[in-house]
Formats: sequence, C-alpha cells, structure tokens
Amino acid sequence: MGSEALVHVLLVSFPGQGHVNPLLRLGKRLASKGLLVTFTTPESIGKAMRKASNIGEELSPVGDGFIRFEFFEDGWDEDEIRRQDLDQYLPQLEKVGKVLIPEMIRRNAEQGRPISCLINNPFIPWVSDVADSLGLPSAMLWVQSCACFTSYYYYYHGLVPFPSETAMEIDVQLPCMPLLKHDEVPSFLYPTTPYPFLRRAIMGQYKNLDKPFCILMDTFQELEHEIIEYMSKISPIKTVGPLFMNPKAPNATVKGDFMKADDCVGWLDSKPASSIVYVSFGSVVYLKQDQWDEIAYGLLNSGVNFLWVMKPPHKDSGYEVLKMPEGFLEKAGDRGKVVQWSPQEQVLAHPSVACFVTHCGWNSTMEALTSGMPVVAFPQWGDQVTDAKYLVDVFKVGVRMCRGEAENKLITRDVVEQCLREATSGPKAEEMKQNAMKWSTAAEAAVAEGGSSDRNIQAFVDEVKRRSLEVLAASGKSTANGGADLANKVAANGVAELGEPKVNGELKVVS
Ligand SMILES: O=c1cc(-c2ccc(O)cc2)oc2cc(O[C@@H]3O[C@H](CO)[C@@H](O)[C@H](O)[C@H]3O)cc(O)c12
Ligand SMILES: O=c1ccn([C@@H]2O[C@H](COP(=O)(O)OP(=O)(O)O)[C@@H](O)[C@H]2O)c(=O)[nH]1
Repeated sequence: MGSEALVHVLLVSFPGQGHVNPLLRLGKRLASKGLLVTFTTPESIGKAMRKASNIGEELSPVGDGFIRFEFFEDGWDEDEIRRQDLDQYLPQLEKVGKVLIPEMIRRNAEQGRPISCLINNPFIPWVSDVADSLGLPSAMLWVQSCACFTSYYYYYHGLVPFPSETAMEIDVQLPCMPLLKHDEVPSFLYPTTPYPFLRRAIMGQYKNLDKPFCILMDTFQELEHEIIEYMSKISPIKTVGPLFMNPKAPNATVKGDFMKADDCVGWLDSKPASSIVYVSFGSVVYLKQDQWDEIAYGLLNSGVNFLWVMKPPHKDSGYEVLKMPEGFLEKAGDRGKVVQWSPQEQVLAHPSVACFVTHCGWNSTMEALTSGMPVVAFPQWGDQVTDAKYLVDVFKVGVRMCRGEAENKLITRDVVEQCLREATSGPKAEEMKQNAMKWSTAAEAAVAEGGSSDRNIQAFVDEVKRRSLEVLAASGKSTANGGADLANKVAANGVAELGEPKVNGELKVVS
C-alpha cells in the first residue's frame, strides 16, 4: 500500500449553533471518507468553541481522513454589540469574508494543503461567489428540511401565492407536500415577520443557487421521499442525513458546542425508564416570562420528571433574564433538573427520557426523530412552524402545543399539562413512540454502509475528488503554457491556478 495526498475541502459556517452543528457533522462525515477537512467560522465563535469543546490547533483523525479548525477575524472588537444585529452583522461578515477566505485558501496552498472545494451553509451565500471567483467548485449544505427548501424555492420564483399584506390568511399548496395553513409556511416569508433580514439572507442563497454544483441536505430519502424526488429534478440536491449519526466516527471526538454542556447523564441514569420529559428551545429562541411560568406550572402539575434547558441570554441580545416562578425548584425537588446547556444527543438517546418538548428547529427535529423520541411541538418562528406541522401530521410523532410566535397567544399551564400527559401515557403516546422508532430504524439504515445517505456522501466525495483533478489539470496546463510562477499567480489571483506544486506535499496518509 502506498500513500496518497488528501483532497482538501474548506467548510465555511454561519456563526450560529444550529448551523455549525450540521456543517461540522458533515465535515466529520467527509473526513471519515478520507478527505482533509478545514472548518472555519468567525473567531468570536471559535473562541467559545475552543473553551467549551475539545478542539485545538492540531489535526484530528476521523475515520480515513482528518479535520482541523481555522477561524477568521470578523473585523469587530471582541465586545461589539452589533454582532447581535444580523441586519448589520451579515453584511460585515460578507465584507471581511470576501477578503479573508481567499487569503486563508492561499495560505493553505502555500503550506502544502491546496483546497479543492468550498462548502457553506445558508445565511452566508457569498461563499459561493468567493469559490467562483477563484475557479473552485462549491457546494452548499442546506440545514433545514427539503419541505422548507421547496417552500423558499416556490416563494423566490413566485410560483404560487404566499401570504401577503393583502391576503394574510391564504393556505399554500406545493407539489408533493401537505397543504400548509398560512401559519405553517416558514414564517420568515410572512410580510409581518420580525426577522426580515433572515428572509433576505435565505433569498440571497436562492439568488446564488446556480453556483454550487451540489446542494447537500441534512434529511434522508425515506423521511421526505416524494418531495426529495420532486425537487431532485429541479435542483442538484443530495440527501446526506441524519448527519449526527456517524457510524464510522463517534461524535464525541470533535464537537462544536458554544457552551459547555452541564453534566446530567448521572441524573438521567438515576430515573426509571421513560419517566423524564426533556424541554429545550434550542440556541436562539427565548420565551417571555409569562409563557415560561406557564410551562413551569404545567411541568409541576403533570407530575412528570423533567430536564429543562434554561440558557442564559446573550448579554447584548436585549432579552430579559428569565426567572423560575417563586418556589418552583423546591416544589420540583429531585423530580426536575434545570441546566444551562445539555448534551442533547446523549439526552435524546437516554432510555429514561420519554418525550421532548421542542421548538422544532430542524437539528432538534432530526435528532428527535432519529433517536426514536416522540415530541411535544412548541414552534416559534422560521422553519420551526413547518417542522411542527410535519412532526405532528406527517411523521406522526408529536402532539402540538402551539402554532408559533405570530399567533401571540399564551399557552396556559392546563394545556401544557394536557399535552405532556398525552405524549407520555396512553394509546397516542404509544403510537407516537412506535412511529418514532420506525423513523429511527430508517435513519440508521440511511447512514449505514450502502444506505441512501451513505451512497450520496460517497458520490459527493468521488465528485469532489474528480473535480479536484480538474482544478489541478487547469493549473498544470497554464504552467506548461506560460511557465509562470504559480505561487505568484496565487498571490495575485487567489487560487484558480494553485495546487500542483504542493499537491503531494506535507499531508499524507498511509492507506
Ligand atoms: O445565531 C442566530 C442568530 C439569530 C438572530 C440574531 C438576531 C436577531 O435579532 C434574530 C435572530 O438568528 C438565528 C436563527 C437561526 O435559525 C435556526 O436555524 C436552524 C437551521 O436553519 C433552524 O432549523 C432553526 O429552526 C432556526 O431557529 C439560527 C441561528 O444560529 C441564529
Ligand atoms: O441544551 C441544548 C440545546 C440545543 N443543543 C443543540 O443545539 C442545536 C440546535 O439546533 P436547532 O436547529 O434545533 O435550533 P436553533 O438553535 O438553530 O434554533 C441542536 O443540534 C441541539 O442538539 C444542545 O446540544 N444542547
């Protein structure tokens, strides 16, 4: 057996937990298939990741390949409050990223690790422009469901009417999808959304949709069968999920949490099977104090055990610091545990946990489904309202506790209690558990060797390798023609011409 140079891909992530997690998981999957992966996101988040997780300077071996991290400065002071305002922060990221990412690519080439492909997630669509300008192939990891991808696609191209100022309450029928009521359409598309900058960010990605040669998705064929088949004819999508299941490389090795998870597995171990309700609203949703109180009383009154994530708001976010109602912790006693951040994958896999009260972010949705965990759906905005519809009516693993932030309705403790009872005992609970177990089995098959997602990942890796040869061939030809100094060309033009001199350089793996 000889040695071979590793093909190198650069993953560029939007600095949010719900975006870093799936892209990093993809990185580990690509590495496990024998690629060298460099993961990058702004240093402000890099700092938090280094503090909370076990990532360092060195290369981490993952399966047949490696993953490493490099962060880039976003050009703002460490305590700049404008980072909390995406209307200002997204353009800033674009401005600095368009300069610093090409520099990072050039540095890697000089150090003997030429990059052959860029992969980004939505909200930072300019990464495909960077790739284009350097003559490099790019791919995009879509971090929501295929149903949401389709909704945005139809909105962007104006193919069907969506709720608008003159007709707010219209339902939306898209091919191969259930009828979406007006409040089940991804809420960034409502004319009244408080987050128009997120709609703009996503639309920016659609404007650039012809640039990536492949759109990877953290979903799987069996889960969204018809819509995936339909959209595959329109767009070069490849399903590669659930990304958090990696049969070849356990996730514990490299993690991207922004906060250290509190230890709660010992407490879970001490409780009877299927006795705990896990409550978490992800990394960005914050509820109001009155809603928080109702959930607290609902948990107390239902008599269940519970693990509840109460994350502190970012100091510049403007959110009020939530408090537990007076005497709540005493009344709950050892029945309940409140943490700032949980090791969610482990929690969902734990036999003591019976169901998950979730905001229905797509990562949480996939993690629940594929852990065989029934849910109580408490969506707030964005894709969450659509995910809730699917969890309840299509995947049939959930009961609905609310319809979203736009409804502006306080969900009372009685409703909370009733939903918790429904999801934890009786025939409905049993049926949901059975359905969830069915999805878990299907998910495992999808990522197992030869499964639908595994085949797609392999095909993607093969394509990246093939295209990397093209990038090299192009640079080789230009050398023969002009005999120019490649390093100078790289310095002048970015990376279009890079690669050949050091492709067999420092990084080798014995195979
Ligand atoms: O880091 C983030 C910051 C913000 C944000 C920042 C400032 C605001 O005034 C409002 C929102 O939104 C976000 C929305 C996100 O959407 C989340 O993204 C996931 C993947 O797209 C979805 O599945 C979830 O449902 C959805 O909450 C993720 C973020 O990291 C962020
Ligand atoms: O206490 C927590 C809460 C969330 N998560 C992880 O954070 C991500 C949240 O992503 P999601 O799409 O569900 O929601 P977002 O935070 O983007 O709204 C998921 O991978 C969760 O497993 C976690 O590890 N611990």
